[in-house]
Amino acid sequence: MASPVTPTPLLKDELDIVIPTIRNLDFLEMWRPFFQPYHLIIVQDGDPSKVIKVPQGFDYELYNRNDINKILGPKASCISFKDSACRCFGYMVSKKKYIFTIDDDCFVAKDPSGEDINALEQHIKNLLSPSTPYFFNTLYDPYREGADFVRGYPFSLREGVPTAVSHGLWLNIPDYDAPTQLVKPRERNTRFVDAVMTIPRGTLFPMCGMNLAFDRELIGPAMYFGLMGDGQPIGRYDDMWAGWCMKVICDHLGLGVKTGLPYIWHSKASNPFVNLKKEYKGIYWQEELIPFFQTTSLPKECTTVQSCYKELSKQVKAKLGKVDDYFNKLADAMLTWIEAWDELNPSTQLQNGK
Ligand SMILES: O=c1ccn([C@@H]2O[C@H](COP(=O)(O)OP(=O)(O)O[C@H]3O[C@@H](CO)[C@H](O)[C@H]3O)[C@@H](O)[C@H]2O)c(=O)[nH]1
Ligand SMILES: [Mn+2]
Repeated sequence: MASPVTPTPLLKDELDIVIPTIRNLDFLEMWRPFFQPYHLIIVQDGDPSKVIKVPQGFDYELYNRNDINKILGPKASCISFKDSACRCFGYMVSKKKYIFTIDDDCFVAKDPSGEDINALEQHIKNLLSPSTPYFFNTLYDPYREGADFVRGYPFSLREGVPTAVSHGLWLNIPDYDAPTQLVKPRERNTRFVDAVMTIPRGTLFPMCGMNLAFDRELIGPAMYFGLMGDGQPIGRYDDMWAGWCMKVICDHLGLGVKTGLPYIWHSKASNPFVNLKKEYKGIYWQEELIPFFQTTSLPKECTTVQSCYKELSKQVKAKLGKVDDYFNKLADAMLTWIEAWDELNPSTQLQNGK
């Protein structure tokens, strides 16, 4: 009797898993059944002389700060140090069409039936099916098994648009800001919501980087996680900045962003007092940043992600430079990022992100 053929994991040779880390990577043991077939890109932050142990049997490349400096030279200045923002270096050096990024304190969660959740498989499903940013489907993801477009949904919009980003969520430790963490230290997220939905066009959202996947060919150059951590006045806004820039560009290029399933189990609450020191400026700056992104418009001549991003950098400098000089530095770093991206990925000057 022939042994059952194990199905080839979806996108096995078209997806890299990017992990920012300052710790050992024992968490991979729990993910082994789901991650082992895929190539890992490990971005080691902090002291490059520290040896990061990677469990046996994983196919990976590891970059520390010395490697980043060697590969990018002076352009390495755009990659953050001592902040999880460093993960975006992994997006730049990858050669694959898709990226999944996960933190090293995120584990396999269980769904209400007690089954282990293959977060990577769900992200791939999200990315391979269209998004519906132009008209909200009240039964959520219409492309999902057992669902569809509801009555009154325009047939002219049912083809949907290509999905650029899949934003997953977290059981146990929720991704709260420091003030919320301080007032609710024991709060845990126990609510499993069985839904995936497209974030409507024109709507921003707080993108969390700990359980995130995206189509690198559609939107990769916009996934810059900014200047955070060492030497910078702000931290823990890396993923937020990337999410706002990305969403404005996705809306402009007609690409979709989804949020919801899959869940991971977030195990470690980072120190709220340390977090408060990192993020406090962001808490009041964002009251000006959000209106900036909500009112930003990109000219129709911007038909590639790179050209959109360069235009965005110009507007950041013109309109946010007066909020704080940091945004002048960030605008320059956005340009350096694109130059570095194009140097490492010469063939990705795509039209309309496609
Ligand atoms: O200096 C650092 C600190 C951490 N890392 C790696 O980044 C991720 C996240 O670290 P951690 O789980 O300790 O922090 P959280 O507060 O839970 O992270 C969430 O907050 C967001 C703000 O950055 C972030 O997007 C979320 O991930 C781990 O893999 C650490 O090893 C690092 O590289 N450098
Ligand atoms: Mn964490």
